[in-house]
This record gives sequence, C-alpha cells and structure tokens, in this order.
Amino acid sequence: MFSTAARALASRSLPRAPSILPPSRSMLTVSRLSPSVAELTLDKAPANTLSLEMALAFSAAVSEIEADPSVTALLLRSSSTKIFSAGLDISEMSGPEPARLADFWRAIQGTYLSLYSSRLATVACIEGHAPAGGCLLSLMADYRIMTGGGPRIGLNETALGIAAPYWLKDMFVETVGRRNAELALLKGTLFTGEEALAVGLVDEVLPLEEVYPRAKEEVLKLARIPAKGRAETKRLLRGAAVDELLAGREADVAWFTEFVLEEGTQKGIKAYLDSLKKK
Ligand SMILES: CC/C=C\C/C=C\CCC/C=C/CC(=O)SCCNC(=O)CCNC(=O)[C@H](O)C(C)(C)COP(=O)(O)OP(=O)(O)OC[C@H]1O[C@@H](n2cnc3c(N)ncnc32)[C@H](O)[C@@H]1OP(=O)(O)O
Repeated sequence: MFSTAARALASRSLPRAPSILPPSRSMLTVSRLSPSVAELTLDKAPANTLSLEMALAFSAAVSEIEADPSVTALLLRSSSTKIFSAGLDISEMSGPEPARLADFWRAIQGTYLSLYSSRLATVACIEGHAPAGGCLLSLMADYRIMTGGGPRIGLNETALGIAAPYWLKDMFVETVGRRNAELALLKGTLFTGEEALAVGLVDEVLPLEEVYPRAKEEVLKLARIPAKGRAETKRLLRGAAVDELLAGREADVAWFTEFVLEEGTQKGIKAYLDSLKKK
C-alpha cells in the first residue's frame, strides 16, 4: 500500500549476504480461513522467538500473502496457547558476530515494515504471553484479542536494562496514549489481558477457548470492508512512521548494534539468558 519507491527501498535493505540462510517456512504456517482471508501461525517451539531466520520468514510470508490480490485480511496467531511470542531471540544478542547482529536487526525492522504497512486487514489472536517483541508483533495488527487471566503482554525492555527502539515506542504510544505509555515503558510493565484492555493495548479480552473463534469472526468481518478505502486509511495513519524508519534504517541499526555490543549490555544479556534457562 505504500509507494513503490518505499517498498523497493525496504526490500533492498533486507539482508542479502550469502551467509544468511534462506527464509525457512518450517517456523510458520500459512493457511486460508476463507478465499479472501489468510491465517499466519507462528510455529517455532518452544517460545516463537524472533531469530534472524524467523524474522526473515515472517516478512517473506506476509509479503507473499499480500502479493495475492484475492487476499484482503490476515489472522496472526501462535500454534501454542501458552506463548504467542517471547519476543526477540536473546541468544542472537549474546556474544554476537557483528555482521549477523546488524542483519538480525534489519530483519526485525523488516517484520515491522511488512506488517504495520500492510494493505491487509489484520487481527492478532493472542492466546498466550506476548512480552517485548511478542507485543511488537501484535501491535502491528489492526485489532487485538487476548486471553484473560494468565498471559502477559507489554514492553518490558526497561526491566531488562534495555530500551525499545523509537519506532516500537511510537507504535505503543499511538496505541495506549502518551501517559499510559510513559508509565508502562518506564517500569517495563507486563499487563494481564484485563489490564491491557483498560489501557487500550488490546481490544477484547476473553476466556482462552473463546479467543480464536472470536478472532476468526472478527477477521472475516474486517475482510468485507472495502479494501481500497481501508488501505488508503492505513497509509494515512501509519505511512509517516514507516517512512521515518525507512529513511533512518541504518542509523537505527547502528544504535542497536552499538548498544548490544557494549560490554555492560553483554553482561546483562548473558545473565538474563542464563536466568531464563535455569528457570
Ligand atoms: C535482552 C536484550 C538485549 C539487548 C537489546 C538492546 C536494545 C534493543 C532493544 C530491542 C528490543 C528488544 C525486545 C525483545 O523482545 S527482548 C526479549 C524479551 N523477552 C522476554 O523478556 C521474554 C522472556 N521469556 C519469558 O519471560 C518466558 O519464556 C515466557 C513468560 C514468555 C514463557 O514462560 P514459560 O515458563 O512458559 O516458558 P520458558 O520455560 O520460560 O521458556 C521456554 C524456553 O524458551 C526460552 N526462551 C524464552 N524466551 C526467550 C527469548 N526471548 N529468547 C531466547 N530464548 C527464550 C527459554 O529459555 C526456554 O528454553 P529452554 O530452557 O526450554 O531451553
């Protein structure tokens, strides 16, 4: 839906180095809910983390779905009802090879550029946890439906000693409003579904068994909204944010790689990774 030039710029900046594996589809499945509605299921055990390969596979799958003119809507879900996505694969950032780290971040940017700018109507079906990068995936959708009670969602970067990139922070601010965002980002709050609903981070909260049926109902409904008007409205709402990242993509890569490669950050990342593995 964005300009051809912007699209070309986005795809030209994606990693092309021969060392990068081709996107693997085994981490994702794409199916049809109806002739015009696709379903994209994250299927990378145990936590649907965004590794370099997963991020590339995600963007490639979204682009492929979008390239089919008969598809007007997309449902995003996880094959696990416990974890929607645990966010960025922290092992990508622990003792990284700098060139791969830069490609990793370009691929993470690519997930945002592919789905946030999509012409499709998009619904996120969040049955399980969605911290940090998991929250990012859901924020890129037009509508979010989440399980109440147990799972948590939010941007917990600050609590991990890091910061969300500006384009993720901006998307969060746009969604929950300035003050709610400040309070949540500065504390690294992870919300229950009910708390997320109260701040506008999700649009509906339901018992687990009702989340997927309701998400299907909603995406099938959104698929019937005239596609051209919706796509143009999305461009008007989100185009400036997407163009800003496209224009400053390499500066954002430099910010991320410098931060991650710092000795202190590396110590923190290693300690956090160890704590996750020891759980
Ligand atoms: C730390 C980053 C550092 C620097 C970056 C600097 C600046 C830029 C900032 C960019 C933005 C970053 C956003 C992110 O996404 S960072 C990642 C944040 N994610 C988390 O904090 C979630 C961590 N995971 C959990 O809290 C739990 O796993 C969860 C609540 C989701 C589920 O709990 P459950 O008990 O059901 O499962 P676990 O046993 O904990 O996990 C299963 C296995 O998966 C592994 N795992 C989980 N999350 C990650 C992850 N994000 N990366 C890598 N591996 C992960 C976990 O270790 C378990 O593995 P095994 O023990 O089975 O081998």
